[in-house]
Amino acid sequence: MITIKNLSKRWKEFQLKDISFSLDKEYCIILGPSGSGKSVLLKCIAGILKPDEGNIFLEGEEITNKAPEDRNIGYVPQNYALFPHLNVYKNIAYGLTIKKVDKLKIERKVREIAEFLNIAHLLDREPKSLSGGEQQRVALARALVLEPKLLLLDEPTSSLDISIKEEIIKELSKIEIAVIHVTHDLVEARSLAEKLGIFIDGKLLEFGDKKILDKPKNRKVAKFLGFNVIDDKIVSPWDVKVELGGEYKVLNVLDYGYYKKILVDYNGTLLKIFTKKNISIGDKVNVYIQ
Ligand SMILES: Nc1ncnc2c1ncn2[C@@H]1O[C@H](COP(=O)(O)OP(=O)(O)OP(=O)(O)O)[C@@H](O)[C@H]1O
Repeated sequence: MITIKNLSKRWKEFQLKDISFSLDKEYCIILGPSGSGKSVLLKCIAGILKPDEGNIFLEGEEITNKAPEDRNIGYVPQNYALFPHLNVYKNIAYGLTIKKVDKLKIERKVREIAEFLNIAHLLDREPKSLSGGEQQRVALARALVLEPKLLLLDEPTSSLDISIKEEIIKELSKIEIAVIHVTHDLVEARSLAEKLGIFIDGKLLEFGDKKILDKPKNRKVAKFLGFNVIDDKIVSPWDVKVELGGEYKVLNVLDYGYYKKILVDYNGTLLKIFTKKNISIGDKVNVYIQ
């Protein structure tokens, strides 16, 4: 189990504020907009940044001041950080070699993890000859081969195209240790999260299961997730009914195939509505907030 207690990190322009949460052997997604402090949080947990306040415990042991390599935590940064001069095998084996693990054991473990992540055919290749998705798997293998108690993933699919992204998400869902995965991708959050935290302006505003995505309580979280906040009430875009022939003007329409997202000027507030009706930009509509 990982427990984060009152963690804070301050610079002049940004603060990570009093973060507390715990996690069992679960897949935790931390979702938040760009610049909200998600990477700073991971770096504090990995030991790359020193928090100003707070404590981090892993399986009951305090690790707040331990060196990154002594934490038993796997960390995959945003840019993967593969060693360019080492082939894939040596990249994956690196941590075990440093720990002076027996050569035969290293070989067995590297092959095992490479098979698990479908990269066994790439072991002789140089990182620069790999696609983004392949590099991502190598970075994951390099972290997982050390059998960490916790895996930290910083936006692991952000530079991948949709089909590769789906494959990586499938691989990630097979991992059976505690994972903290930060992202700003809602689809990824829905597919993977057993626990979910929403991070905005350096604060963990909501933490729980993924029901948060459908029923946020905090108004800032609701706005970030695309809900309407009308007179302090949080309203899903599905819960606003719309009819042609009213006083409110349709400012924009996004066609998602089986439904449309329309934006309506509702007395100066931009109202988001999901509808299957045939509505176009410039139409005048009536709205019914449920
Ligand atoms: N070493 C540092 N010194 C000063 N400010 C920093 C430092 N590292 C990060 N920050 C600031 O902390 C804030 C949060 O950065 P962070 O990288 O954690 O955001 P993020 O939520 O991961 O964003 P993204 O999704 O774009 O990666 C930013 O304003 C950043 O400039």
